[in-house]
Amino acid sequence: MEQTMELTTDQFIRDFEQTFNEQQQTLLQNATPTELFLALAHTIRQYYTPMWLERNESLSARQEKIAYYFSIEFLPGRMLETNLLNLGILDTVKEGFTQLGLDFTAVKNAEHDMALGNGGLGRLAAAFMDSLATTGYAGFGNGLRYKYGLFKQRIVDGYQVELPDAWFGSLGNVWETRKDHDAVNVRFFGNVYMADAGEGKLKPVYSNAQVLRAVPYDVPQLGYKNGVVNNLRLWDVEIPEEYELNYPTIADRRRVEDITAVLYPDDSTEEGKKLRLMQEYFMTSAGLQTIVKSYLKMGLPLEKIYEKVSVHINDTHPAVAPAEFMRILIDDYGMEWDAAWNATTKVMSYTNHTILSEALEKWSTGLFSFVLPRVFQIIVEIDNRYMAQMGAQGADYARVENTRIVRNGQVHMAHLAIIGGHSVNGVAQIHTELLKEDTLRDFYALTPEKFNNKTNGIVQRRWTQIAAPVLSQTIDKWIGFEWRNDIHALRALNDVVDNPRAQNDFWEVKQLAKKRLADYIEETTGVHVSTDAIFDVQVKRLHAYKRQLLNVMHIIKLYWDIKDNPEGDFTPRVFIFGAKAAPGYHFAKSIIKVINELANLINNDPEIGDKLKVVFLENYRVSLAELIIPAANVSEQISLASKEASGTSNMKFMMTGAVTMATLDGANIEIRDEVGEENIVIFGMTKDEVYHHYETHDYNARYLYDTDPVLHRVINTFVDGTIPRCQSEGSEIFDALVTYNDEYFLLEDFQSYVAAQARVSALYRDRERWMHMSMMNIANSDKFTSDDTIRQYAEEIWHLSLPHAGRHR
Ligand SMILES: CCc1ccc([C@H](C)CC(=O)N[C@@H]2O[C@H](CO)[C@@H](O)[C@H](O)[C@H]2O)cc1
Repeated sequence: MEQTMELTTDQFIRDFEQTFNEQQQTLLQNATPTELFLALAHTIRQYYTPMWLERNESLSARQEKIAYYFSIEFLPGRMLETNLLNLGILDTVKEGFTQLGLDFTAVKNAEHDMALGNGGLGRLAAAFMDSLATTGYAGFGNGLRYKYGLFKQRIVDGYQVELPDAWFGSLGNVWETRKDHDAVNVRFFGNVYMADAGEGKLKPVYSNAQVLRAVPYDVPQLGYKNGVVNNLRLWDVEIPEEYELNYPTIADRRRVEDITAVLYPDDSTEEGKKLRLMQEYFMTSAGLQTIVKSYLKMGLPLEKIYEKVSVHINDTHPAVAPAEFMRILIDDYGMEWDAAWNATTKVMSYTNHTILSEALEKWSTGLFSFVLPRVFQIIVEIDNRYMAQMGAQGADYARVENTRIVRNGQVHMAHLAIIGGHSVNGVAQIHTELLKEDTLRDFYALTPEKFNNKTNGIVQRRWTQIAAPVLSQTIDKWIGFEWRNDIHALRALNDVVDNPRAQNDFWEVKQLAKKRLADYIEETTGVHVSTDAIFDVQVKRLHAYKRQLLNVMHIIKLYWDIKDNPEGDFTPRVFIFGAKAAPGYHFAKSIIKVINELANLINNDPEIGDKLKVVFLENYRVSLAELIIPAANVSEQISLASKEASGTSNMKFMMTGAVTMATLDGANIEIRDEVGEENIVIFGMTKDEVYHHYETHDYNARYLYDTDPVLHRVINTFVDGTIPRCQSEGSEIFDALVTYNDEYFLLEDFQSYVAAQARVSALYRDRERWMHMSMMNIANSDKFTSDDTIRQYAEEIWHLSLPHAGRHR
């Protein structure tokens, strides 16, 4: 049942003015957008707080099973408009601001992105929070309250420069509520030995451990027009009063605060740093302790906790959870090992988000046992019992050896998450198949029943109703409003994809979005781009496997084509990049430098003119994605087949009418399945062709470089001085591609990519054909709603009961 707030514009204005006056002793007209944002946020808090209280009441009254989504990253971006939309008062508030003569857009832009994540994994976690509340399931988030989110990127002289993301500095988090009563202690370091606890039981005795206080801050997750409010709990660290003598100096206190100070900015390579391990354990232990405490308030037996609690491990970062849960059940509540293990494996489940080996965390046993002595003891016990049990079952010894948790002086966190849980899922069909066939094949052979696929999704409300309001109104015009409540109603658009008036409407919508982006580009980079050109967009983290460099090689090819034949008939293109590189990822930062220097070369070359423009937009983040994605004609999803687990920007581009340039990788394959071969542009090797090279070791980049003159010229452009001011970066790239044999097979996919891009130019010149493709992508994007993805998690992994208040069925 739809449950939106009954709020008139007048009532809103009264509430807002009252809150504003309480907060700001100044006139509305003199207020800054930030001051107006603060007052608006606090007015909204007053609206959802009663719902939040009622929600927690009803969940505990009904003893509802709750799923806890443990993630070291949550990337919600801005929350103002989502909160207003989900309360069903966005238009009312916009109208109120108009009547007050206030600029709503300026206030919306005053909100700092909540950027407590690196990329796909963190954004997916935030999406799942929205979808859990919107589908009405009892699903809560558990993470860290970083003072500094993902660094702010500035491009200085073409180079990436990282600046602290002082998101707290300006306003703190207006949406959070400190929950002192749920604070718990978390222990690190020290020594532990097992002492006699009577009746043949042993208990751990700790000496000179460091005890810290974990204090939770809850951020509400509002459901879409259903009155549901779930929790996102973010943990912060403080010094427990009773231990303050151990931290006499400011420096001592700073060292403690460092635990939650900053998000580690790597999104594919484990740092292996002590502080990172402490972050992972801190959020996990605090989360599990409070989960057990609130469960025990139900007065139910701890052995049966799995009937009321699910804990989901989002990649390896919270994978210490099964061992920590065992420590709590055994050490803190005296449970027997087998009963505790039975509960643990039924409570825990794990998602893998990458097959890149460097991303699967493996902690040295030395560091792990130093930071977490008791938990390490328990992991060794889990490992020994696993070996014994598998041996007893007569399992293949080599497989068991390959899957054990502690191997060659390392603790394999993925192994702990798999052995310690009942479910392992990949995030797209091809990715899950690769986990079964390759990355986790020994686990699949031993416990096939644990493996399942859950293809990622996106929050359609954010990427249409909020990021693309004009597109949304045009969809309303052609198929009515139902799609806003049930995205599957969007498929009705299939009936008008060849309707000339409809095509024209959607063409105009895209042109408007392109104009909005072109203004931002001119404002922030000084580059003027024509909206008559194809907006060809690649926005995602900078990583070699995502092959931004292949995109650059095609641009260089086009550059030479124009230089060779300036009068030639070219379909004008604007190439738009947005990408942050992990600060320690030198090669990625070199690619950013080369993109910027190539942009300078091309954008200032009168011979090239408007035929070609290249733009690198700095500080790519969620709120910038909301501006860029609806303005794209072409979505670049060109990773080497098998490397991109799923991708989620690909789904956002599809839903807002871009045509995808894709390899058969990740969810691109499922996008092709939904939209049809003829409405997407596929190129490049398949996963099997890639793996064939791995098996045969027959890939020879230098041969391709020597035998393909076009490729030869393009690659030489990196080192022959054509692109000024990046000699060293150019030769680093040359070496990666030729000398070190091109790890991600760009050279073999080059000609296929060039041919595919030529197809795009031809298709774009046939407006009817192009708009058919564009509208087919919108009409058939409904599969990729995270509402459906989260329903699958809830029903097939967490076994949550069907929601009472949920409306979206
Ligand atoms: C230890 C450092 C580290 C940090 C983050 C990660 C993440 C798993 C990287 C990530 O964000 N993976 C992306 O997850 C998305 C959501 O499932 C997928 O859509 C992307 O394909 C995948 O690259 C790995 C390693």
